[in-house]
Amino acid sequence: MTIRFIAASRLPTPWATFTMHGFEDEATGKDHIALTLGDVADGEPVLGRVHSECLTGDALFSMRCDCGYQLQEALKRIAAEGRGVLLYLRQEGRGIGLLNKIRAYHLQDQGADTVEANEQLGFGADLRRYDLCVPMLEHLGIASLRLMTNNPRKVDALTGAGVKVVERVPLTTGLNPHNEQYLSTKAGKLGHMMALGDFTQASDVDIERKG
Ligand SMILES: Nc1nc2c(ncn2[C@@H]2O[C@H](COP(=O)(O)OP(=O)(O)OP(=O)(O)O)[C@@H](O)[C@H]2O)c(=O)[nH]1
Ligand SMILES: [Zn+2]
Repeated sequence: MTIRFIAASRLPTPWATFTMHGFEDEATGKDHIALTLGDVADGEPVLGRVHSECLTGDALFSMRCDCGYQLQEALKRIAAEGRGVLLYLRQEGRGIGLLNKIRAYHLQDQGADTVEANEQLGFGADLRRYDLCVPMLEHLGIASLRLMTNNPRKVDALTGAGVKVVERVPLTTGLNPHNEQYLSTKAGKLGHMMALGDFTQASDVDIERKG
């Protein structure tokens, strides 16, 4: 695996002006992004989010999942602290790709849950990798993370790859009638550390995404 830094620029958002760092994954041809705010290379733990691509949730306002809400909430929290990092990894659909995710959604429309749908298509439940985070964080000079996630496997995978995670920060937001079943399956079958009662309702966090 070779991750190569390509270029950095300003990225103004409604919450803060981040610095956007672009990386190329030479083995897969995928490009990945890091957004940083403040001095993240001072050796102190950095508030961070490792976010896997979800085109439907992140860009198309899908309410089937919680991805878009988590992305927005993570950026807001980083902005509120004035310091942090978001790694945006191009591993769509837990690694099966966008078109297979649409196939999986079709099966879910027929009654399968998110894990069963992957399995019916011949994929494991979660094919993502996190080892590429190591060179990205090294490039940014980030020594350790306070990681915003509900996914213990992500914490384990990052730790196993050599990333120091000093704290897990829950990120339970975006519950709505369209993703309630999906979130229950994530908690029940994928081990996510969350209960539906922990969640902020989608309508509370973003009035433009109504349930
Ligand atoms: N295959 C598949 N992928 C999905 C589905 N819904 C969301 N995704 C993908 O799942 C990934 C996000 O994973 P999640 O399990 O929601 O969250 P996580 O990143 O593991 O955990 P958190 O850090 O707590 O958000 C993104 O790549 C989405 O595209 C689905 O029904 N099927
Ligand atoms: Zn999603």
